[in-house]
Amino acid sequence: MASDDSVDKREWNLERETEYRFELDPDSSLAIKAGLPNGVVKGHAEVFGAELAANRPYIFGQECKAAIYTWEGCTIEMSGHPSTEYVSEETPMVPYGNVHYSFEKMRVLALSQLRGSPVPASERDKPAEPPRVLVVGPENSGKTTLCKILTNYAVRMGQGWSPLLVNLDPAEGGWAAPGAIGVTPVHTPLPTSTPASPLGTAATSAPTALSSNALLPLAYWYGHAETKRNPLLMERIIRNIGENIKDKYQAHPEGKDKKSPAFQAAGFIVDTPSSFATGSGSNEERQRLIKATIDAFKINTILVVGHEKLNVELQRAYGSQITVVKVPKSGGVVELDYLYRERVHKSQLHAYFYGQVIPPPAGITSASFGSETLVLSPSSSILNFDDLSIYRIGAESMAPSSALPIGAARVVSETQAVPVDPSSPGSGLLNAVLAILATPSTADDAERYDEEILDLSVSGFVVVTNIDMPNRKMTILSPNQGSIVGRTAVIGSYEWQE
Ligand SMILES: Nc1ncnc2c1ncn2[C@@H]1O[C@H](COP(=O)(O)OP(=O)(O)OP(=O)(O)O)[C@@H](O)[C@H]1O
Repeated sequence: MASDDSVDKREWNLERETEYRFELDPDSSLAIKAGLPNGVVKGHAEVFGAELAANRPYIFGQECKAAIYTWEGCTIEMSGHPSTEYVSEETPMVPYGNVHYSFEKMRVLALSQLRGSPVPASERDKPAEPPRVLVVGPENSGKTTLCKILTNYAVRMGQGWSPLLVNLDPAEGGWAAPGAIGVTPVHTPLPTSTPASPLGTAATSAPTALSSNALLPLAYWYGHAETKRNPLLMERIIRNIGENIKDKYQAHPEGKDKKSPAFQAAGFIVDTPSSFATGSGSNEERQRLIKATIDAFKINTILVVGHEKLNVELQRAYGSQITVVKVPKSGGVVELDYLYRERVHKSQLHAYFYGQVIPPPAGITSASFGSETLVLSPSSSILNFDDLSIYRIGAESMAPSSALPIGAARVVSETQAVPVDPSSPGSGLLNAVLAILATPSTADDAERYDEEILDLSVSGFVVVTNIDMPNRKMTILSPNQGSIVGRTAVIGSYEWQE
């Protein structure tokens, strides 16, 4: 990495257990280097649990809001000017670190049991379970950041842990398009550079050298930003993810595809949308979703981020079987408004097809910043209307059942797959994001069932960029050249904007 010494650089000394917080404007970027410019490293720094290698500039862009924390104190050097920056001495990192160490203890005990190694006498009566953690809290409480910190700390322990990170927030846009939820094993610390990839980057059509740190998620398409839009579908997908974790990643104790004990002992961390805590949907729906998640992932620890009432509610409901712990909210968490979230969704979709390039601040001249820069080449192809089977789950705008007039029955159920006809002027297909479903594992028609569409994971996303009614053709933007003729696609409520 080359840099020009004449450019504007600033050096900040961070005391131990403090953090430098920053917020970037839309067109600005920031490079941060931990360690002194003369190459003398002083102290270590981390961004949301991922350690910064000494003397390597890390680039942040696209309205990123983040913090560089140091346990022991360090010097950081910045190029670029955030719109907001300050150092805080009050952070919740010590309690977060304590939570991490208690999970670490659980992992070590679970591993000992899996390997049949001796366990200390004081621990013998306790169930040796890996941490299976549910993180809940209101909007902008720092749930995703906490999940990231805990995942990164686990990965950094050098024990070979690859915890499963589950993203149940459809508005998060983690790994796939916004509207998708899913799970991935995490092998290396998750970087932070833009809000377009809040939970790291999934493997793409990029050359493997560029995506060697990429994640291989199992994604499902919910299709909307808010859980209240179709809570029944959400619940079904949550249960599907829980089921598929067992098949795809977890132990088959006697089977030949048995996963390593360290993999099994790492456990999982489940990030949730704020509607699980304080949603504008009904209280009953909210509780059903929490219950579905606890069942699906066999949750044994709930972390409630900064919400007393929710903590009490969950203690009462689950405290006898599950450890419920209230953890503080960080004062650094930024209130993200609706327009900001819209911009992030747009850049996430754009990054899915075209990759992302963060222009470095003046003076940082290297062409490559590792995972921060990735250029992809999507392909555009023309398909006949009949080449794809397209469905919408439930009616287009689904009022909750509770809002229907008394005695009125739904004509289309919330989880019914309704065919979408591209030749209908009101199809809503133009500019729609479509999830291409994975091919069913069985070709045997006898094993197929009506609601199969709800249970299939996603193999990728495409966008309908043009509809040619007279010729019954549509133009499809897809991330690679692979044919999707004959596949099944599902539309949600996300639209592509250039
Ligand atoms: N200590 C911090 N310093 C600066 N920015 C932070 C800090 N912690 C979190 N943030 C930023 O605050 C924003 C909100 O945090 P986060 O996404 O973790 O909250 P959340 O509770 O998951 O949000 P949501 O309402 O979407 O569920 C993010 O942009 C994140 O990067």
